Amino acid sequence: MPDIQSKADKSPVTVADYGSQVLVSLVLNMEVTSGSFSMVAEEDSEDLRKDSAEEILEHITDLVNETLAEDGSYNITLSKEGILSAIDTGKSEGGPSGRHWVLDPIDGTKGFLRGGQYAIALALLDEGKVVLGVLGCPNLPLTSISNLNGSSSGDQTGALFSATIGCGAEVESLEGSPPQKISVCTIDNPVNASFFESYEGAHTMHDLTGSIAEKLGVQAPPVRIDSQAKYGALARGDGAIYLRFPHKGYKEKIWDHAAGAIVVTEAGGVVTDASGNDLDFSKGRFLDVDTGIIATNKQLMPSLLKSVQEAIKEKSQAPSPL
Ligand SMILES: Nc1ncnc2c1ncn2[C@@H]1O[C@H](COP(=O)(O)OS(=O)(=O)O)[C@@H](OP(=O)(O)O)[C@H]1O
Ligand SMILES: [Mg+2]
Ligand SMILES: [Mg+2]
Ligand SMILES: [Mg+2]
Repeated sequence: MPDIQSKADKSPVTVADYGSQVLVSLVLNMEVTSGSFSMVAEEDSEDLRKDSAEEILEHITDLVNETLAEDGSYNITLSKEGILSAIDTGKSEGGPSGRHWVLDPIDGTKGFLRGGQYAIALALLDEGKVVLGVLGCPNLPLTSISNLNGSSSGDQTGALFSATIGCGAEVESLEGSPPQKISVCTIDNPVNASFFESYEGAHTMHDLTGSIAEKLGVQAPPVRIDSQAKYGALARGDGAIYLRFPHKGYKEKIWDHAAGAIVVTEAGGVVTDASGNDLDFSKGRFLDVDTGIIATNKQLMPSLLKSVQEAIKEKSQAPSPL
């Protein structure tokens, strides 16, 4: 079954990524009736329109229609062409004016395939600013990441984070438990801090983040998990710092950060690039960041920025390996 495919950039895409993009865009399109509808989403239909993709397209169509029928809220059935055009509602370029939904239908596809962390990440941009964010994390413990490997903890699995600009951030279960307000930790001494980073070494420079942590005096080993679940876990104080330093030449996409960033800032945290600049979501599908992305609480940010800049300078001065 060709349920997993490889995209032009060699990253994986699955029937679940496409199916999620169809369902979220379909429902948003039906529910958001005021104004014109614009969505910036990760996936597009190009590969699915090839003859070789007939089987996977059929499978996505069946899965989406089964899901719609099981849920029962909408009395619709999609054809294959309907599936392709629903995926392509995510083709907007975004930008500084108007409203744009931003969707990563499965963030952390590699984590999803490994049975690790992944997130369905949705945000709303209004005049270039993120005003709303939702992060669904089906494999994340509801209360704390410290319960990740403990089936005896009694913690439920699945957490839904949400944030609205100026109104704070919340978490609830995927079944809809009463939302609880969340806030970032209050740690002000890096010795007591732990940090999150990508699971995949190909997605972030683990050597650089190790040297940043050492300069800061962080004692705990890195907590490596996939996807924007890192932002959710940081926002409720499971850890104090998130470091993300992609390898040279990688361009960050807005759907990998928009929802997570507002969940963290509304929980009282700060998200910037390695120079301390706020992330600018108004530039289209990509983020124009200097070197990397860091997130922490307000107390730790000044010393974190200092360590980041020192570590980057040292790395740039080190002789390159032969
Ligand atoms: N080379 C490279 N460098 C940096 N980032 C990359 C790279 N390739 C992919 N991506 C993007 O990383 C997204 C998931 O990364 P995460 O750090 O959240 O998770 S992971 O632990 O690395 O899997 C992942 O999101 P999804 O494609 O939605 O899974 C990608 O957008
Ligand atoms: Mg992807
Ligand atoms: Mg992603
Ligand atoms: Mg994705």
